[in-house]
Amino acid sequence: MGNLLDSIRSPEDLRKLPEEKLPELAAELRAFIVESVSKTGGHLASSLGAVELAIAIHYVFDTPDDRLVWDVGHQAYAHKILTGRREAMKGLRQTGGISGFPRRSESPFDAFGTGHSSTSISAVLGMAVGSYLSGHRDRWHIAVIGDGALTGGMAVEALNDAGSWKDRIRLLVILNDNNYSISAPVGALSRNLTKLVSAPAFMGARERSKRLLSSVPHLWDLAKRMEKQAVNFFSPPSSLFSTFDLNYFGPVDGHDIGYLVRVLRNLKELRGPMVLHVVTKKGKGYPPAEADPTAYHGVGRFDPVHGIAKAPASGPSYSAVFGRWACDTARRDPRFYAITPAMREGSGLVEYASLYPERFRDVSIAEQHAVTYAAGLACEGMKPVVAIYSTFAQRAFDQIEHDVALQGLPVLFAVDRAGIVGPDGTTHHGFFDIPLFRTLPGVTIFTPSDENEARLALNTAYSLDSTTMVRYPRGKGPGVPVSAGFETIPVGKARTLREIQPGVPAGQRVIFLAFGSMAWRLQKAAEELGAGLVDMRFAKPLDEEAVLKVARSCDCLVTAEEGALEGGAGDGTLELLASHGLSPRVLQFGIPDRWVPHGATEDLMRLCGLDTDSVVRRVRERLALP
Ligand SMILES: Cc1ncc(C[n+]2csc(CCOP(=O)(O)OP(=O)(O)O)c2C)c(N)n1
Ligand SMILES: CC(=O)[C@@H](O)[C@H](O)COP(=O)(O)O
Ligand SMILES: [Mg+2]
Repeated sequence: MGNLLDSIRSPEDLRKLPEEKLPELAAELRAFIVESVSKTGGHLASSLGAVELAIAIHYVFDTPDDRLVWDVGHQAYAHKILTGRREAMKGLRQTGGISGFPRRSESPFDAFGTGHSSTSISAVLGMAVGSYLSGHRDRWHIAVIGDGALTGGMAVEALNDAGSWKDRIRLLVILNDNNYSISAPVGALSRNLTKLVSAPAFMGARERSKRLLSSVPHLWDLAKRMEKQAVNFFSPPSSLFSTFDLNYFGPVDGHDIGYLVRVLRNLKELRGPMVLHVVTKKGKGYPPAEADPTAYHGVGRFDPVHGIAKAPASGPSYSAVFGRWACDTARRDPRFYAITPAMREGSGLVEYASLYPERFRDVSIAEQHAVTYAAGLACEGMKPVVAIYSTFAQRAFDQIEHDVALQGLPVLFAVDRAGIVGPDGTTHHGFFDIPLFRTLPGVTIFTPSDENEARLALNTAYSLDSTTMVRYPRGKGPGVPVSAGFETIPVGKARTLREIQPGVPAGQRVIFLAFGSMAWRLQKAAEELGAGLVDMRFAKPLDEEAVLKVARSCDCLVTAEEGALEGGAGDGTLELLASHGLSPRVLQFGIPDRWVPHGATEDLMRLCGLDTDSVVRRVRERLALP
């Protein structure tokens, strides 16, 4: 496969191809992406939709000197392949392989590292102003941003800033509009973009643009006419963008590569901040992905002939436990209200959303709004639950602090993906929620260990009249049966899972204080060491009585958490001991103070020293045992 693709080692090679060969190259790239992602897993549908865009941008612009930023970066596989990483795609998102997102450290063509949404316009604006100030005034700065990512507040803030730079900068925002976020898109922006590109308006615009291209000799003139045409005929987005003093062009067909190349060439002659609205199909060229873009947004390994298989029935993930609990609780309490910032599927809320559409809100990629919206609901007596990934909750720290916790509002945060997330890697690991949020007075942080503990934690958190967080990791736990009831647990109380085994000699008595998943992950280590094991259940408040008792009854107290060591629950435990004048021999396990890459979760556990062997070895070393 891939005669043309074989000849492309960099965009320099690409630029030597005659234009009429580009559709063939696009077809080869698509086939390669499907084949390659079927072996590694990854963000398939978005990348398939951006193949022509990636080719056209590198064909027309002088990358890497012209700067190109992919928003979120999950659609950039064609870009990776065209910029010398075709071979490396074998290791995409694998342990030791290349990242699933652009990385400055990975390639000079990756002008900016992404992963979290809606950053691209701010980044290219900063670059454009930097280029202007350093005298690189002809350099282009291009952000490719999806219709989903455009709903993020940062993107709108950046648009608002960009317009005032006028002709001093060369900034092109390419709106890659596939009418999808992960789920179907929501909100007024999306509705209006959809209206705009719906036939026959979009087709008419395309035909008119083509006629313009062939009949107008002067490029500037052409661009001006395109702009005028858009402004005249399609007021919704053009008025949005023109309100920000940005020139709007489009909409254009993002899979018509010849047309795309010509439009980009024309725009390249201009200056100033501008928006090109490109219409694409998520999953383009691979029928199963076109038919179900949500299912093919992020995939594991699959058979490209048959498409992704239904996962075999086994125990529920933590997200599924949350989803079940949401349905059960909403049935008995009309005040229950669930909110997701664009992560309905990943958060386990699909069934809930269909059962309780009036008490469900996908607010789009708007974590900050999600939190303050929940605060408002709580003010009116509703019981809002915000389902949010740990890494994305970081975006909304101020809203959680200022709008919810400070006012003591009863909002429950279901903090998913807390800990190692695996193949998404550095940008998506959920390591910082405990250090961030345990600083907030009055907030209760539950760290359930297994699936049933997650249910109990959710029941309990919901029963409290204060701000609560229940953090749990990606994927599945040990697979214990989950209660269907509404039992609660005592707040701030740990539970002992194992006592120190009789016969362990003095000097070797170890007790693990485990937070979250570490309570089941450390079972084996505890057995090997004859150690005691306590499931702490809460990162805040800590069970003071249990901690003090343990400190006085063992020779080495070990804390363990799937979260950052710096400022984490283990540090909290040490602070508590210090406040009582106690300084027992202590060992702490958690995520060390460095960036953890992508890879298989178990590999990353080992890398962070959280696997059984590493834990047992370090405890023995600490006790100076053979
Ligand atoms: C701050 C943040 N919130 C949520 C996400 C999860 N997320 C990744 S891609 C995506 C949808 C993006 O939609 P769009 O920009 O239209 O790109 P498409 O997937 O359609 O290509 C979401 C919600 C994220 N990466 N960052
Ligand atoms: C790109 C992005 O941010 C999401 O698609 C993310 O990869 C989803 O992660 P999960 O697979 O853990 O839901
Ligand atoms: Mg989209």
